[in-house]
Amino acid sequence: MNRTAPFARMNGLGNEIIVADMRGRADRVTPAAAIALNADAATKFDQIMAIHDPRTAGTINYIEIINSDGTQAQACGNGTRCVVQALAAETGQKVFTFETVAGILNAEEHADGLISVDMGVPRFGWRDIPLAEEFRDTRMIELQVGPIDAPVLHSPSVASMGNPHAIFWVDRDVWSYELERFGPLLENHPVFPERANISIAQVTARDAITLRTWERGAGLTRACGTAACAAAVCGARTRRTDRKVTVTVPGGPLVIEWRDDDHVVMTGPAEWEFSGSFDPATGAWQRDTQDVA
Ligand SMILES: N[C@@H](CCC[C@H](N)C(=O)O)C(=O)O
Repeated sequence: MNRTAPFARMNGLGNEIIVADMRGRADRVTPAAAIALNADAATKFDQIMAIHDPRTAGTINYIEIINSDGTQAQACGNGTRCVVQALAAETGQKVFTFETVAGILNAEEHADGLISVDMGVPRFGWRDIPLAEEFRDTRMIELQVGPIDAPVLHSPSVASMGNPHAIFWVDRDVWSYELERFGPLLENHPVFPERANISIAQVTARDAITLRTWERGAGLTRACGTAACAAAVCGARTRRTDRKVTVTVPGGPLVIEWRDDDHVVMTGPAEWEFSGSFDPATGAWQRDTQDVA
């Protein structure tokens, strides 16, 4: 086994992703390697998508998702599009079935380069999200939040897209809220025993939501695909929006459709930036020479 593994630095609407090729290897990307890569300005990232050999028949690869603080995530929409683009460029294949810790993901690269991922079925039960105590109606829960003064930031819709999300509906421009100040407080609120991704969402039309997200384990990001899916399903569930919406995040628009079969399909772009190789144990890395200008 080589000491180093290839990687591609990519982004999905500005969500910074490292796609690590761990196929044919027995080791994993360590939390220490993730933290070291994130500490370097050139490789700073929101998630690592580690592509492993398949574990289950009928899937192409097992994908492990690692946040920039070294913790594991169950789902990552923007990162999945990056994996699809990387593998489509390598193999010419257009349709993919992956396995993640949260289940099976089906994805497809379209002729125009956009990528759709079936993000699975949302869950709304308090144990599924999970919440620390019983809430019968998760379309809106009341939180005891001491240090946050804005009343709208006390009563989110909550959902699981494989990972936990809280969506705070606001009437004003999402940029007028200090997400960087209250995001970490809400991420770690005791009602979320596994922490949560925290988003503020403004509905601007029946088919349009503007969204900003403080990601669990990664902080402020320019895009969060699973948060866009969570906002779409919570918007439809609370009758704020239709079942197909454009969710505009700081990095650009994602189209989210909550289909009649209950699956949520996310469509958007992915972009390659540069390639290199890295040591999955330590995070020491170097850029591929053909990429160097
Ligand atoms: N950027 C992602 C979500 C990544 C996982 C999240 N931080 C978590 O820990 O749940 C996306 O595009 O969905």
